[in-house]
Amino acid sequence: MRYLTAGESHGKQLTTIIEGLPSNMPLLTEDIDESLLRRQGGYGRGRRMQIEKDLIEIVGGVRHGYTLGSPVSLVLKNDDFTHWRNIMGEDPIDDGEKVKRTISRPRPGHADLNGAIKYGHRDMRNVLERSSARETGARVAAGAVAKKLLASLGINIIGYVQNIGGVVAKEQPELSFEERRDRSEASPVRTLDDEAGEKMMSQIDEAKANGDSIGGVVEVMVEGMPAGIGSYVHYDRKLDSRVAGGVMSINAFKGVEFGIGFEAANRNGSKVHDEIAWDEQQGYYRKTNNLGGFEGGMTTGMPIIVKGVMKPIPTLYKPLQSVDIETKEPFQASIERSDACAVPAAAVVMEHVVAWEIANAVLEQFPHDQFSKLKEALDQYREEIKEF
Ligand SMILES: Cc1cc2nc3c(=O)[nH]c(=O)nc-3n(C[C@H](O)[C@H](O)[C@H](O)COP(=O)(O)O)c2cc1C
Ligand SMILES: C=C(O[C@@H]1CC(C(=O)O)=C[C@@H](OP(=O)(O)O)[C@H]1O)C(=O)O
Repeated sequence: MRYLTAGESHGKQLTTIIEGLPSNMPLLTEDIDESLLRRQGGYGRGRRMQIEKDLIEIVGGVRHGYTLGSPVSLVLKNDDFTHWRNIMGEDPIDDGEKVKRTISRPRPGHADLNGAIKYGHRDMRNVLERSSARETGARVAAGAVAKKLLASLGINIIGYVQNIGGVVAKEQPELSFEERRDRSEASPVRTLDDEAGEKMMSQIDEAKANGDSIGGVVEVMVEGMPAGIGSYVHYDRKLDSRVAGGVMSINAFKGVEFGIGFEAANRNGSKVHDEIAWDEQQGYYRKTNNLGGFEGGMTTGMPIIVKGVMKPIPTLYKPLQSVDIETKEPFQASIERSDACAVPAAAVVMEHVVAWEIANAVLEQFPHDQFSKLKEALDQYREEIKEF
């Protein structure tokens, strides 16, 4: 299964095309809209999110609420486009106007300067329109389809916030999947720890008041994955590396950890590796889950626990120093609007990006032209590995 996204942040729309889905899988716009709505929310977002009302239109690959097996095509309109028609080149503009609107001042922390150098753009709007995290709307749409597929197979995924600006949520390993989902949904910063949540909001307010921005850490949990999904036989088939690659591709994400992650460097092996046990009811299982559900590029059957770190938003109300590419003169970057913190929104993005990689690995491993055959094959595999 693969997908492509297209579209600019202030253009008419974003488009997502998914190819390789099974036929006869139930899929409704509501399944995707719920995810899009969650991505738009979260404490700390800027004014753009008050303009957009993200709703998906399914324009191909689905009839009467079921996939056909042909590519699924999804459209997400940008409501803000009406204010940007002129700038986006939709309406004719005279030359003088065009020069005035050209962006020649790169913003530190964005793709502006490197993208302009690479593609030879003197107007950096040609870079920022596509490098904007508006594109994560299209990725969440693809991930929502993956999540729907996985949920129908008994595999569930949730993302929540572990840290904002150094305020760390208490680890609560005893919480079930449902509790994690309900708590994160109820929290304005999508954290499981209400006390830390209050402090996170104050951190965001403080950063905003200072014209600054703030980052954090997101955790995603996947439950219901059987052991042995992914592969050790070749580097590009290792599922943990594919998940890590997906997370790193999200705008502003700078690192990934599985389970105890970097903490493994500080412990002896006896305090890291997860001992193996077996019982009749669940088959093989681990007494601990320090490695976050992966060994040898394959799932262990324990929940997958993956963290991603998001840097602070680069566009700052307190200006940063840069250089105008036309005059080579220094200037101080100024802005009209930006998020002060998008970590709660990014938790939803990461959840969907991980869902995509997991769904793709499941489809790779089992016959999947038809949804019912996929389900049958996975159920049979689950039974077989208990007795292995
Ligand atoms: C959900 C989300 C919202 C974002 N909102 C903003 C924003 O409002 N302003 C901004 O400067 N960067 C924002 N970013 C981050 C930039 O898109 C990102 O830092 C930039 O494209 C450069 O990419 P890099 O940080 O991965 O190198 C956001 C990121 C995400 C995931
Ligand atoms: C539009 C979204 O996020 C945008 C991501 C973004 C950036 O630079 O990445 C900058 C802001 O856009 P604008 O410049 O239009 O205010 C955010 O609002 C979205 O998440 O849907």
